[in-house]
Amino acid sequence: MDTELFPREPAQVAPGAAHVPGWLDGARQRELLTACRDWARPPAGLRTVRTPGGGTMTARQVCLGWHWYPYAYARTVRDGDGAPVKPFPGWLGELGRRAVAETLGPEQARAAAYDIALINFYDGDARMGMHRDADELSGAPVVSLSLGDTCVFRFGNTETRTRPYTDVELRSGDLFVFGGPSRLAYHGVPRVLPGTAPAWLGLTGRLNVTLRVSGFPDAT
Ligand SMILES: O=C(O)CCC(=O)C(=O)O
Ligand SMILES: [Fe+2]
Repeated sequence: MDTELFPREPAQVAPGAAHVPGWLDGARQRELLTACRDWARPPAGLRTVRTPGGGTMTARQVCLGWHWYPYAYARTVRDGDGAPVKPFPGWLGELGRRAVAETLGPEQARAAAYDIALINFYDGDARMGMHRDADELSGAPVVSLSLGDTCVFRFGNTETRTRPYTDVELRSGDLFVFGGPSRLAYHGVPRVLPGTAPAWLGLTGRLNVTLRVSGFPDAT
């Protein structure tokens, strides 16, 4: 697998934005994939997201903790089968906090009580337009974990959907964290590279798990 001439190194892509290649080892990737397959099952399973303009997102999605739909959160799948959103597991929150501690430092990790996961499934033609993750009240860093096919992840700036941006290849097991001055940066997935998933993982396509802190009062 690691047959590249130049090994991929951890990189700071922008202030507060870090890419760590191969952060999840093979065993952890398999575990996360197994969990994603469970979460994708109905009720409150994988669904096609419709946007208010009448379009559909090409990546299909399932949420944990809080259900995201354009452009708000709810405790039930309001734009789908109406079922209660699946719970956000504690171990996933711990994984997120560890990701932040190792990239941005322990101070940033302390406040990061993750309670939302969005799991996106991309087949070969799926992509995601440039957007900001701006429906949360908390400014805690977003943690992104990738499984399966490699994609081009475009990480931009907080002002516009356009340049300047940096294109990063996210492969199976990679971690990307964006917080601090980059928390509201535009980002997207212009391309998935079909057939690039490691054969041992047994996944056709790409999965991305993003962890977020809602900052919502518990009673909502
Ligand atoms: O698939 C990715 O890498 C990004 C997903 C994303 O930006 C999101 O779910 O908001
Ligand atoms: Fe996003």
